[in-house]
Amino acid sequence: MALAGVRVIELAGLAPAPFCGMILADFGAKVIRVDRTKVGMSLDTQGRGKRSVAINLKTSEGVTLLRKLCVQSDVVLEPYRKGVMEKLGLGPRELLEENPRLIYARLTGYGQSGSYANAAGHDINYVALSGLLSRLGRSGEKPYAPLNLIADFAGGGLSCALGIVLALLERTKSGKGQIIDASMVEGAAYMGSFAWKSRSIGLWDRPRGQNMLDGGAPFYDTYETADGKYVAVGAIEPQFYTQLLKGLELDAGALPPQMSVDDWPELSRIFTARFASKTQADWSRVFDGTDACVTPVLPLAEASSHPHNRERASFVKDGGGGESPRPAPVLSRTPAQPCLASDPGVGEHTAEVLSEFGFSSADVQRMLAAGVVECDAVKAKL
Ligand SMILES: CCCCCCCCCCCC[C@H](C)C(=O)SCCNC(=O)CCNC(=O)[C@H](O)C(C)(C)COP(=O)(O)OP(=O)(O)OC[C@H]1O[C@@H](n2cnc3c(N)ncnc32)[C@H](O)[C@@H]1OP(=O)(O)O
Repeated sequence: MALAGVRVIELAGLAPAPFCGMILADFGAKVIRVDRTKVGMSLDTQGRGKRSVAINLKTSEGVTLLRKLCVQSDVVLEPYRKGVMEKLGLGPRELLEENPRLIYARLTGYGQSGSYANAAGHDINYVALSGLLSRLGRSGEKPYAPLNLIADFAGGGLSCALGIVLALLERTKSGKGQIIDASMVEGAAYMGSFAWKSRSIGLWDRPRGQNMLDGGAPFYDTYETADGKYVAVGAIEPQFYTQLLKGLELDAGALPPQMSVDDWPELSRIFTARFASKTQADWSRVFDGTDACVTPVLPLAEASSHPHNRERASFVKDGGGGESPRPAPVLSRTPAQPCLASDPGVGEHTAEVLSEFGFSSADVQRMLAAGVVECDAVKAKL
C-alpha cells in the first residue's frame, strides 16, 4: 500500500483527527491511537485499521512515554486546543529537535494563531466562520449545516491527510519534517474555493437558496416521488435538460426557457407535480441509461446494494457485518486495503506496541501497576 512503512501516532480526538488517521491506516500506514486511561470505551468510530495504546498523560512518566513514541515515528497527529501539547512539553519545537524528520500535524478548528485560536468549537462554528454557512440553506430559511461534513471531514480530516502526505513527499527530498497547521475554518473555506471564485460569473448573485446550485433552479434540486422517496436532478447543460424534459414528458415549447430565473418557481411547481406521479423505481426505469442526470436519493442502508455501487464494490463489510464506504480514490497498483477486523478497544495493543518500541515486559508491567498505561488484556488476547 502507498503508505506502507509510515508510523503515525494519533492522539485520540472527536471526529476530524480520527478520520484523518483512518485514511492514513486505510492506505497502509501503521497508526497507533493514543487513548486516555479509565475511559471504558472509545468514541472513535473511525478506528479502522488502528491499534490503541492507553496512556495517562496526567503522569510525568506517561508524558515521557508518549515523547518516546512520537520521536520514533514519522507523523504525530494531534487534535487538541492550541497550547495543550506545549503544556505537556510535547510541542513541535521539542519533538522536532529530537526527531527533525517528524511531521507534526495539528488539526484544530481555528488554527494555531488568531484571536479565536484558543476557543472551543465544532464543525458548525468553523463552517460559519469560513463564510460558507451563509450560503447553505433553502430560500427564506435560516442557514443550514449539512451534517458535520464540511469542516470536520472535508476541510479537516481529509485536508489534514493531504497535508501529511505532501509533507511525507517533500521529506523524501529534504530529509526534513515540518509542522502542519490544519485549521478547519481554512480547510472548509479552501474546499469551498468554487463558491468564492465563481462569484465572478454571477453564480451566487441572488439570495441564499435562489441560485442555480443551492436549490433555486428547478433542474438542480430534489423531488419527492409517489412513494414518498426522492430523486436528485442535476440537468444543467441544455442537452441534458432536454433529456430531462423528455423523460418527464414535458413539451419544451410550452415551458419558459430553462435559464429564465424569474420563471424558476413556476417550473419547480411543474416538475414537483410530475415527479409526484411515479415512484422512485419508476423514475429510475425512465431515466437510467439516459443523460438526464436523474438519480434516486438512496438511504445509507440501500447505497451498497444499488447496482452501480455493487458492480464497483464501493462499500465493504467488516468482520461484524457493518458496512462502510471503501477507501477512495482507487490506486491501480497500490490500492488501499481497509482492515476488516473490529475497531481497536481502548488499550487493546498497549503491551504489543510498547514492546515494538523497545520496552521490556518488566517496564510494561511496572507502568501498568503505576497507572501510567492500561492494557485491555481480554481484547488483547482475542
Ligand atoms: C454527553 C456527551 C456525548 C458525546 C457523544 C459524542 C459522539 C461523537 C460526536 C462527534 C461530534 C463531532 C463534532 C460535531 C465536531 O465538530 S468535532 C471537532 C471538534 N473540534 C476540534 O477537534 C478542534 C480542536 N480541538 C479543540 O478545539 C478541543 O479539543 C475541543 C474539541 C474544543 C475540546 O476541548 P477540551 O475538552 O477542553 O479539550 P482540550 O482543550 O483540547 O484539552 C484536552 C485535554 O485532555 C488532556 N488529555 C488528552 N489526552 C489525554 C490522555 N491520554 N490522558 C490524560 N489527559 C489527556 C490534555 O492534556 C488536555 O488537558 P488540559 O490541558 O485541559 O488539562
